[in-house]
Amino acid sequence: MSVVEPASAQLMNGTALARETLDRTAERARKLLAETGVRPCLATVLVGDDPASVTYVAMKRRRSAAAGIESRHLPLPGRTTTAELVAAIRALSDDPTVHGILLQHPVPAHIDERAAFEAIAPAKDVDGVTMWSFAAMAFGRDDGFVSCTPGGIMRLLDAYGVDPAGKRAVVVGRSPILGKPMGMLLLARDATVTYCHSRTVDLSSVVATADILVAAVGRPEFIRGADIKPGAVVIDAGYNPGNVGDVDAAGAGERAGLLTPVPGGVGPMTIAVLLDQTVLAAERVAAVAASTAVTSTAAAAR
Ligand SMILES: Nc1nc(=O)c2c([nH]1)NC[C@@H]1CN(c3ccc(C(=O)N[C@@H](CCC(=O)O)C(=O)O)cc3)C=[N+]21
Repeated sequence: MSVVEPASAQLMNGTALARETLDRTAERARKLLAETGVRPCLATVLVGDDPASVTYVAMKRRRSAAAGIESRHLPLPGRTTTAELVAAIRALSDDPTVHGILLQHPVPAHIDERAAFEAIAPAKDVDGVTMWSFAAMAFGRDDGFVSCTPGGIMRLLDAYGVDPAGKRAVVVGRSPILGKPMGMLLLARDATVTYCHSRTVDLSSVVATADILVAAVGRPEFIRGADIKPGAVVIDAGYNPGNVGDVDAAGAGERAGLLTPVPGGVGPMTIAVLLDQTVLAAERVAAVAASTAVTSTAAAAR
């Protein structure tokens, strides 16, 4: 009888990659400030006082400060109406000192979240939540902003040498800022993409076809290790209370080739992409200002 050693997945270190990414972001922020006097600024909007959201926003603001990005926080009461929230976000969209806007999801149920997201100017949508950004992702363009979690996952795949082209990618979940744009980014990189969701029949058999599996449903240990194709790349994008992912990590560890841990996988990369895109938004504004200055100088010289 032969003894088969259980294969053990290599963990994808999101904490380390996020640190490297944040270092480069901080360096660009420093350079932008030195060369143009512009300090990148991220506005964070939080409606209500959900403890998990309060923690996430605090984490984003801490990392901003460390990267030399100013953060301006707008806490709004839980009873804020859609109209009030839209007006507050429009004001940030119109404020030239703000380069990026993050509206923390979820907002209270009485608010039309889509209307609130659409009040974010596309040029400031560093969280990648607007319809404009979604379209840019779907067309594979690089002049928009990607949704932060899917964008962070693409960077993890790149860092570990995973080329999505021609691979079977299965995305479990179809939320507007996670599952759905995730599939778009994988499609733009030539993966063969399948979405699974609450109405999917025989989820296990679809999951078993995945060379790249992204779990983004928000249900603790929803994906069973036994369903995972041996050697697959497994990305656990679930955030559930208590730092438990959407994947049965022990089971997946025995079958996957590469696996993101929770914590320390996708989460830190989400924040790294948010801040990277905030500096990018500020760089784009500064570049436009510089080219306008050159043009007006040239016009004055004529
Ligand atoms: N408009 C919007 N954009 C978002 O990107 C967004 C959002 N709303 N709402 C909530 C989710 C959640 N999210 C996380 C970010 C980082 C970690 C993270 O860094 N987690 C650490 C663990 C942190 C801890 O120890 O608690 C880790 O995984 O290692 C987790 C979750 C962004 N989200």
